[in-house]
Amino acid sequence: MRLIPLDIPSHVAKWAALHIINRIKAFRPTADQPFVLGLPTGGTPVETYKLLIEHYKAGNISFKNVVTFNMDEYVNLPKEHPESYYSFMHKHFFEHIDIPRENINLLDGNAKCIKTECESYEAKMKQYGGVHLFMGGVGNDGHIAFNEPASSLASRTREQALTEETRIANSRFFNNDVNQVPKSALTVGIATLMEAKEIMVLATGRQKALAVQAAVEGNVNHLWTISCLQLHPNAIIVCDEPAVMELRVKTLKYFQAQEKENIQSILS
Ligand SMILES: N[C@@H]1[C@@H](O)[C@H](O)[C@@H](COP(=O)(O)O)O[C@@H]1O
Repeated sequence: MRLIPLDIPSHVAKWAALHIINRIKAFRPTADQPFVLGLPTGGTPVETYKLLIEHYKAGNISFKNVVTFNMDEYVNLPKEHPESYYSFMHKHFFEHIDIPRENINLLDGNAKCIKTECESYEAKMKQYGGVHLFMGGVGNDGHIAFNEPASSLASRTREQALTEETRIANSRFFNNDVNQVPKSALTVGIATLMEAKEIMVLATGRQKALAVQAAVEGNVNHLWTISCLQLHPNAIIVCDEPAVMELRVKTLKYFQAQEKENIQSILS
């Protein structure tokens, strides 16, 4: 695992956006062989999306041959609702770039048959040969996508009940009214995520510090599903300073030394 210890959220966004751009460019995607990018919602990645849009507008990157799969979607929230992940992704990213509409994949939380919806989502990912890079965030309780505590580490795409803690955390997007937050969501599973060739998780703010500690220093444990990253051959966690506050000094110093040159070159 790599941990990129940065100072502030704008540096996290810059590092993440450049990493995505570099990966897409190195892959040289074509219509027949697109780059497959997994994407999250939430407050954390918004700045990264803004930078990706800026780079697209500046002519530095094209998303024409990129296929996306989002991590999750609320169940029974109309697609047009401003807080559906469908609306979020179009508003913050897809509307502003040159990605063909047919390359965008989002789970349908209103599907008639949830089982079929989840199975076909997984099948479509496989058809493309899997996800090249999955970007993610992390919940305060250490969930990745909507893999809440005690989700099986072998889980696949499915419906997952949301915990009270997650619904309270997400109520900030629903007029601070927890009753408006859906009770469940469709989410890719841990096993689905683990099949991506690379996973990059962004964590900013003090409220993510325990999750980062669990991910980096804890044991692999289904109560902190983010800890699955320890079993992945290419996992990166990109953090700001408050998010690494619970790490041991020795751990932090190790990653600071490891990433010093890379950070200097990216941020300069
Ligand atoms: N399902 C999403 C997660 O994918 C996201 O990582 C998490 C953190 O969101 P934020 O970035 O707003 O803290 O929120 C939700 O629960």
